[in-house]
Amino acid sequence: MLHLDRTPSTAGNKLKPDKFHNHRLRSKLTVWSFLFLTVFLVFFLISPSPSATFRGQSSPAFGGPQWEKQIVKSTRPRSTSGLTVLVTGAAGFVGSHVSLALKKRGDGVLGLDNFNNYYETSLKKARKGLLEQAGVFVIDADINDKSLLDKIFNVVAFTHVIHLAAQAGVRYAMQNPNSYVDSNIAGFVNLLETCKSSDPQPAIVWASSSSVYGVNKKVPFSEKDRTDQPASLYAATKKAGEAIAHAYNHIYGLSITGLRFFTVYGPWGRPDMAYFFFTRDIIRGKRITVYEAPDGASVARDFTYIDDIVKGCLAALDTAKKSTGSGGKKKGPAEFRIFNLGNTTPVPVSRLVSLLEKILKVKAETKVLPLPRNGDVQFTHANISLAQRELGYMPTTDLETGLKKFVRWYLSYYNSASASPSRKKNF
Ligand SMILES: O=C(O)[C@H]1O[C@H](OP(=O)(O)OP(=O)(O)OC[C@H]2O[C@@H](n3ccc(=O)[nH]c3=O)[C@H](O)[C@@H]2O)[C@H](O)[C@@H](O)[C@H]1O
Repeated sequence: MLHLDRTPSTAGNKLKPDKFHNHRLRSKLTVWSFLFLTVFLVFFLISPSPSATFRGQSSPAFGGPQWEKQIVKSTRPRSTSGLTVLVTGAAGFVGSHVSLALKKRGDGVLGLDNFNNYYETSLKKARKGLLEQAGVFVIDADINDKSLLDKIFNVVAFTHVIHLAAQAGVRYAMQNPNSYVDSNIAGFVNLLETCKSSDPQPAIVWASSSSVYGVNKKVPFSEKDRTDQPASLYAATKKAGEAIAHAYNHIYGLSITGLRFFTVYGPWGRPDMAYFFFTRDIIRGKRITVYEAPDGASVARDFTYIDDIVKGCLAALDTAKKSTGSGGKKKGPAEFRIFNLGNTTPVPVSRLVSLLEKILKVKAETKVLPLPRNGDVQFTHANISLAQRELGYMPTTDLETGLKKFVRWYLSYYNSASASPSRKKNF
């Protein structure tokens, strides 16, 4: 544009002085207008629109009065004795089951989930559909979004938080280590920060993992056993979560209960887990890899059925004592608990495969490989006497019964047409 300031180069085309002056003025104005427009455009492009203030939200009503109304409605318990619960990871496997169970018995529930694509988001959306049918509002947002959490806690006085949002999966931690730090450590701290500052402070129940026992060889695993030898980054972030939880309990008087889940399976489960993709691959005639310990010993898991885990979660919420602090200040010591929620019957992976063959009536193509050193541990086995005593926790579903229920769901979910009325069936 600066060339406009220059005198024309063609001879005989000279401008009179006043005309020349006007021309210069116009040129300057054009330059300034251009600069102003550029600045305006840059500002407009980088500043978030009000509806996009919180990550993952596209709804224009997000954050508005209508949105708040939905939250209030979803979190209103049926009776005055009901709980008011925030469920993080509500569109996840355990989160969706827990949300539905709470809502069904009359508690007020608000769900939160970031719908990340670690596995098929269509499954998460289908779970969300079920929750909405039951009257549970699920916000599409991340636990790292502090302003969103603060806003929600300003709208609702939660009595409880059940924190189930996490980056799960033991082997994936080698591919994407930072996602474990973001969700399981940074996200957890973010949530605890909001909880500790809120008034009243909610009681918190959250998902730790059997993986914290790491390479522990003493069986069955008791809450008193060592947990300082994690075998994966996933396990290390869950162990870090337990230490962080203790610090927040100690400093701020938050009541916190950690639940160490043992390989949870069942309908609406996680497609990244072995029982789930073994089922898919056996049906498709695709070869599956079964791991074996170096000495030829079997690799085993204490597979725990989802309904048993849900009962454990609800019992943990119901028995949790109140937090003692408020608005970021501790007023006295608060409860800190950790429980194993397992099934107490480890089953070799080879047995898992033969059960699936029997239920599916299809012979599996298998390849046996040594257990890779990418986070897997050889076996897990829960001692649940503490949970039994304190929570009345008593698992009742054996692996064969639970797998039958899973396979029934799997076939109806994946065989149904995309319009999928069958996907709307209850859990
Ligand atoms: O309790 C937990 O804390 C964790 O449970 C779950 O981890 P795991 O118990 O490792 O489940 P999962 O991957 O289903 O492997 C099952 C078995 O199949 C074996 N396995 C696996 C894959 C394969 O290709 N072949 C195989 O033999 C494998 O060696 C293993 O023996 C959750 O994913 C995790 O998020 C966490 O919650």
